[in-house]
Amino acid sequence: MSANKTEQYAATTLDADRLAQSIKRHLQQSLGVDLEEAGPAEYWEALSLVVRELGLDLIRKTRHKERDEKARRVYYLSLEFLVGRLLGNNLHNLGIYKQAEEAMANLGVNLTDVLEHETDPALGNGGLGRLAACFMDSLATLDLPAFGYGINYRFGLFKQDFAGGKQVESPDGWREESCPWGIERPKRKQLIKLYGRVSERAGKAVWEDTQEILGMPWDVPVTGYGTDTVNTLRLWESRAAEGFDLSSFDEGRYQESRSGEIQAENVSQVLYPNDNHPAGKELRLIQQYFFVACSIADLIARYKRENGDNWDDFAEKVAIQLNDTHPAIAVPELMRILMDEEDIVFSKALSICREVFSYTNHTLLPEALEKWPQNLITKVLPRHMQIIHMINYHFLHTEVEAQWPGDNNMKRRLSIIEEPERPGGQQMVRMAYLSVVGSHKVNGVAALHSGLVKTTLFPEFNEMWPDKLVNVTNGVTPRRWLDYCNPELAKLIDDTIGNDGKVDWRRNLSQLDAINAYADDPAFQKKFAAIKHDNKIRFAAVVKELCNIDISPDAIFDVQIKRLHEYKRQQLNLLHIMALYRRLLDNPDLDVPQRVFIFGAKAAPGYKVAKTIIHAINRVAERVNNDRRIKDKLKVVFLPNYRITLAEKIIPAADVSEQISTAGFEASGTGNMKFALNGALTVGTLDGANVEIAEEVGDDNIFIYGLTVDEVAELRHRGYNPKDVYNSNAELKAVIDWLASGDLCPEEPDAFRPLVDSLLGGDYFLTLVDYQAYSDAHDKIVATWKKPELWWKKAIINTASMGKFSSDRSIMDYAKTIWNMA
Ligand SMILES: [N-]=[N+]=N[C@]1([C@H](N)O)O[C@H](CO)[C@@H](O)[C@H](O)[C@H]1O
Repeated sequence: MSANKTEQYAATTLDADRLAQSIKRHLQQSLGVDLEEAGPAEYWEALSLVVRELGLDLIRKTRHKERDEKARRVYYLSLEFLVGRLLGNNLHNLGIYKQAEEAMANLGVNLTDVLEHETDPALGNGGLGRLAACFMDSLATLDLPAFGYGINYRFGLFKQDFAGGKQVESPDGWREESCPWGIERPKRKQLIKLYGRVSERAGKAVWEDTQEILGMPWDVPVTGYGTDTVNTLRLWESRAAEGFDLSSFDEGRYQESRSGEIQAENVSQVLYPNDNHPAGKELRLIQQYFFVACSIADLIARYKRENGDNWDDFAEKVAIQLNDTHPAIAVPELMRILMDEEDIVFSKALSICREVFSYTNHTLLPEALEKWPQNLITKVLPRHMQIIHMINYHFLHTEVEAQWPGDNNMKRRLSIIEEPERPGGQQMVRMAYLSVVGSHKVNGVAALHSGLVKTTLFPEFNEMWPDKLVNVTNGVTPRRWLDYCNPELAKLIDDTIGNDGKVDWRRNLSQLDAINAYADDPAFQKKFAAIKHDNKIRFAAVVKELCNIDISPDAIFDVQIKRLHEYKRQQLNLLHIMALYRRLLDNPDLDVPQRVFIFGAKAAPGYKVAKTIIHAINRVAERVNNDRRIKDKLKVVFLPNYRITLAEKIIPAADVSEQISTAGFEASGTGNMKFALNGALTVGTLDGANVEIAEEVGDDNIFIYGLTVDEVAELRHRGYNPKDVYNSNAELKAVIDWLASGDLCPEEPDAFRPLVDSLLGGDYFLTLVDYQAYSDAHDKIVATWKKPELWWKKAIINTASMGKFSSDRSIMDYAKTIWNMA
């Protein structure tokens, strides 16, 4: 259904007048609002309903086409989809943004104000969740038949505010008021079972005495760019299977009458706020099983509707991607259905699973790899625990035995069931191992990371199945992360390389390469710089509004926006800022350009050191921003409640992109790609996708510093005492002593002790040993900034070289190497 933009269904059926009519119709008939009393909120909802209508029309067309073609589909199972605001993006993708702008103007309303009214559906923590959203955009844009399956959390990722510089969390009731995007699909509701016990009857396992929960699907249209394909994001909401318990209500046991409902509703109530860190809670396991069971039942029902009851073609028609181990329970769930409900023997069932499933690993952090106590799985999912044992037995005594005959140590090491270290300890189920054993492909998310997955995380699996572990480097959608968030730059690119369908960089990002020819062109540099400056002026207004801090658009905007985690090393950025401030106090006339350091980061509520780092950054900001002696040469801004919508405002305004993680810890990063695409220069380590970004832009156009992965391993091997660095670097010692002194927080002198102790007590993330190289890299940045023609040449080359990092390329790699769909 790919069509060049002019022919798109929406654009051909909805001009500005008809759009205005539809908006008015929804205001009056769907929202019951008079035009006179309608405000931005109502106009947002009305226009969203118009676009949803369109989306649902196109979903039907898309599905009918797929059904008629008996299409093979990919199902993307993810506990997180960080979709961001939807209205603007959908108007863009459907090719009716201009028409909507005009329609709103005819109704006396400014579209930009209306779009500002949408709350972010914060249904994710960070990179993993946003990647899923970028992938859904690319799947539709590439006309690939696909469903996304997730949870319709009532409360998304917590809202962040600062009190006394400390993070304060509050619930994010993103759909409390209204949620025009999702449409409830009762016809497709699912009933899933929990707890109970397994008995055997006639040689068959029977899972009985279970509790039941109802899964209500909400469908969100996923538009593609420049095409009429609209895929579905199906988000499950939990409800009580048994309705309201009238009898106990009549007997006045009001609370009890709703207990079943409250319990069931809890399942999809809230997103667990941990990034790179599992929440070992029973409710989290139930969340994982709930959405998996609903999704597997739903896709099997679709398969049967379209292909009848034979399982022979199932693996032909269905590919299921596990976004990390969060949906890994899908492997025993499909095995259960195949064996217990479809009477398929174990070996056949396992081979069907392996053909269908593939798993993406997003982190090497040992503490992030999910392990569930065997007892807990046995309690919540008794039949699944039996099946996990069956899979493990087959794997160890057939496949591992074949590879390493008689090697019980190897069986112990590779067992999906981890034996307790000490007697009386718990047996744990390694969800990563279950995912690898149950899948035909396993991929990492950047070349360096995928290499480390093979050599450090799953070396034996790699030896057993040399073709199973592959790489698919992450990507980002250029629609939201350039075309939509940086329209001036998008226009400059159109004016420079064209946008006539033959040239269509929004759908073929490698065409940006043509911009390289203008890297040294003074006129183009001037336009490119002017756009960056405009974006900085716009963003400075946001900073003023949100933080009441005045920042100059002529300063270097140096940005670090990502979750707060010690391996991402916001603490290194902070130590350097404290040193810069002291240099300026020593010499206010230091010949350095104005610099604004901008942070955005949420810390998991239970992550103490991370919260300490946030507090420290805010205290330093307060001190620096109010110190007249340094003549505004330095400003520090910590934006509260960092989320997708803020990223869309910050990234086009950034000059420097901080990607400074300890080498070997950031699996990929995706913010790094967005910044470079928008003409920011990266300061970073050779970690994750930074390595591939450096390959694409060239070593002259990026500021790489610090230990490499091998040097980190070598240092650990040799032994590292952070005090040696502390005692040998006066500037660094001074700022750490300052942190420890309590001067920045007199009412709580030991407030930063946890941070100081982690730095001097072990410094596991090597912040001190990389400090000097990082500081030197920043000196190079300043030197480059002082030569604008050099700076803009590098910036333009960065934008021009980001073709590889389109999520379209990532999805085509998945389709070719994993899903057999291209
Ligand atoms: N979980 N997890 N992993 C991450 C991110 N934190 O969400 O996945 C992202 C998406 O693959 C990666 O870019 C990032 O490096 C990695 O840490």
